[in-house]
Amino acid sequence: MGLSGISLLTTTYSLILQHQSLLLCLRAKGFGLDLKKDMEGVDYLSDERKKAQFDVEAMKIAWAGSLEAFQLSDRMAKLVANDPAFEKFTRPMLGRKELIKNTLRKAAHGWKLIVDLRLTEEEAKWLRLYIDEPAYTDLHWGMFIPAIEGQGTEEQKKKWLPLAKKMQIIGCYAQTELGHGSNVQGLETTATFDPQTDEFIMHSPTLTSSKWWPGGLGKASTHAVVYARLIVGGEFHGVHGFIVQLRSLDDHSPLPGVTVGDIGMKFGNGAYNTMDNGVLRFDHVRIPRDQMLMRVSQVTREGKIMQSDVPRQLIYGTMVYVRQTIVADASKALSRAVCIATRYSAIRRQFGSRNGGPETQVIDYKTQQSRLFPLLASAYAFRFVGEWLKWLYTDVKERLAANDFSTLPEAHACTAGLKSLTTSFTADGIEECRKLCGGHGYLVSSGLPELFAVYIPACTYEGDNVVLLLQVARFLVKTVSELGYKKPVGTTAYMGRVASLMQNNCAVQTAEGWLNPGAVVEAFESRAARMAVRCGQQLAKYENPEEGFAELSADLVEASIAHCQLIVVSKFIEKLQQDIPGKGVKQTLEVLCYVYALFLLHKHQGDFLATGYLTPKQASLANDQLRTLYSKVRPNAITLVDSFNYTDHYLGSILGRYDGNVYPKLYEAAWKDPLNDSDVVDGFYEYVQPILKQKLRTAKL
Ligand SMILES: CCCCCCCCCC/C=C\CCCCCCCC(=O)SCCNC(=O)CCNC(=O)[C@H](O)C(C)(C)COP(=O)(O)OP(=O)(O)OC[C@H]1O[C@@H](n2cnc3c(N)ncnc32)[C@H](O)[C@@H]1OP(=O)(O)O
Ligand SMILES: Cc1cc2nc3c(=O)[nH]c(=O)nc-3n(C[C@H](O)[C@H](O)[C@H](O)COP(=O)(O)OP(=O)(O)OC[C@H]3O[C@@H](n4cnc5c(N)ncnc54)[C@H](O)[C@@H]3O)c2cc1C
Repeated sequence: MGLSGISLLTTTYSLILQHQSLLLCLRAKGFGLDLKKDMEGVDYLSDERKKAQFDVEAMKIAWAGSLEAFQLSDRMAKLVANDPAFEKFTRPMLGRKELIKNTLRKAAHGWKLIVDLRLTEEEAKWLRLYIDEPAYTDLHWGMFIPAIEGQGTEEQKKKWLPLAKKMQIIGCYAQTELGHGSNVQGLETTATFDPQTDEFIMHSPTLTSSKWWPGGLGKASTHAVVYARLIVGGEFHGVHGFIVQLRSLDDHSPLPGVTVGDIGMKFGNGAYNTMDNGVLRFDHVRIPRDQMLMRVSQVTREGKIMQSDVPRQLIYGTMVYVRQTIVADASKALSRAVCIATRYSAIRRQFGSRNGGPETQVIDYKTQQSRLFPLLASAYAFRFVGEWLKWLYTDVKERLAANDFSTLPEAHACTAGLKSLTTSFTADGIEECRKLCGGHGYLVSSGLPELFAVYIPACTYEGDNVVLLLQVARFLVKTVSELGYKKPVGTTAYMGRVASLMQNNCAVQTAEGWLNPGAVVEAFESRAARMAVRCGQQLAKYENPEEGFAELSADLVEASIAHCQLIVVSKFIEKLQQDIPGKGVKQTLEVLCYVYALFLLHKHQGDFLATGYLTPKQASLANDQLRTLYSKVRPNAITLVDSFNYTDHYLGSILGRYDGNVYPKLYEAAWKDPLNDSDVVDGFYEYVQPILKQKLRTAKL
């Protein structure tokens, strides 16, 4: 290495010393230099932690939901973090075969722990979350079992659930096909009843009818709940779910008539490639009649279709359940990215040094705060709306069990809308966190690229986000059209006050005036109601409602977003009306709640102004208040992310380390890259040296 290289290194290290004064002796492998090494065990963020204005341990409980939930999650997080079998740092460098084998190994080790330690289903769920590697088990526990629970008869549940819960069979959820995903009624796979043999014949009549995407199908599953067109007596009777065995329980080979495999590599290194998303075709595969999930409709031995009194939509019930869990997962993924970006923003310094003093922590730049703190506030907002949605789902489930189906449409609209809203925001938020970390955010060791790659399909799976918002729009349009004779309830109750929401305008006169939950909720209600009513008025101009709906669909999507944002804001405010123990906890959450609401108001001020609810002056006052709120968040930022209680293992990020010891660890990690195993790169003699040694024929070059 030349002198200029050495002086560059020396300059870099003096900068490091400037930032983290406790570095002692770092050995720069490959450069023959003895540099300073960092002191392990030092908390570089301790000054930040001293600034907290609230009780962090109490905030951890508020985030977890209860002391018991906190203890359970903490126990599982540590169990995984302390077990070397769950190491994951090499994941992005593994080839596909190694990756899948590694995932199978981790899943097997996880299952062994679940059995040996007799973990409850709740503990097992947290264990899988902290193992932090998408695997066939997600679909087995998350969709296959719920599909049987929701759509199976008592007899079917008795037969299949014990096998599935002991993992004596492995299942997946095979709905999507090569040609159709969103349009479930357009699926082409057929299940034709054969009265001669009392069987269904599962068949894939076209290429586009091949099942395509189901997770766990490619290599792991022995069974699937397959969605197919029910054909009895030559007639089509809608799409239904069927339990179909795909592979031998002895040697795992595909059963006769079954063609099954993996669909290939997906976005990113490591990331979702640990999952075996699969392709499946049937060539007249026969299954017994009692393997059709028959809670909604039954096919009798004689080939008669019997409808039970549960609505047909219950066939979509598994999707309602999973969408609800996806909202809860959004807060986890966003909080994880925010934790990394916040800790790193407190460590990173740029500019502002005077007389050789320390430079400014980038977290102190207002621009950084205005990008980061709304994400932090959103993580909390999604956590609380997720908690509420879980309650809503549990309530619907209990009602369904008692044959009360009245709240199913609202549950569908809420789960679809909030799934869409939270996943789109989280996907964008993770990418924003990467940018907030500057260049280092682009390194795999920041944890952000893999988190992003794993997370973004959430905008597509379990319902494309636009398609789902259009479902919310249908629900809103219906609610508006029924206003004259039907009192709206639940999350649309505000529509019952539509006359005043259309007439009254915002009364806020000062920036402080925005620190009022009533003013905030009314602003979001008025905007949502006005946008929905406006869409209703526009739709009324069309003779054909479906044509009008299609024409106005972009506006309808915006009205749905306004409605869903209102739900998140009001559920955050409702949460703050509860008793939340701990010094300063409630006050800090109040600040976050206002940040969330006023950030949305600022971002979507076009809606608030165009609907005539706000004046430009009032919108500007909201923005003034937002700036003040950022200053209130600043001293609590690090402890607010500590309150997520994430282990360094789960975060999987050098930039987000709890101790903030970023630079030495980044440096160390670089030397662990296989490329640095040798000084001279493999391929040098074949491809580089001949160029260096070439005798140029054209003198001009
Ligand atoms: C660094 C490393 C990090 C590692 C992190 C690891 C963490 C792991 C993360 C990931 C791990 C696990 C998660 C992975 C899970 C992935 C699972 C993905 C699974 C899937 O994708 S399964 C396939 C899902 N498919 C869909 O969602 C299809 C979307 N389409 C539909 O839902 C519907 O078909 C439709 C769009 C609603 C159809 O519309 P259409 O109008 O055609 O509908 P119908 O005529 O059939 O019915 C209309 C009628 O029904 C009502 N309705 C519709 N859906 C529902 C419902 N779900 N529930 C109740 N009611 C419903 C609708 O309102 C109409 O009612 P109405 O007639 O108006 O009264
Ligand atoms: C990682 C991953 C895992 C998955 N796991 C599973 C699984 O386990 N099991 C399973 O069955 N499936 C699974 N899927 C499939 C997934 O559910 C579908 O991809 C999803 O429902 C979207 O359907 P699609 O692919 O048909 O999109 P399309 O509907 O083809 O969407 C393409 C575009 O068209 C637009 N569009 C479609 N319809 C309309 C409309 N009516 N109005 C306006 N715009 C429209 C969409 O907004 C989108 O922009 C998975 C997918 C992924 C990516």
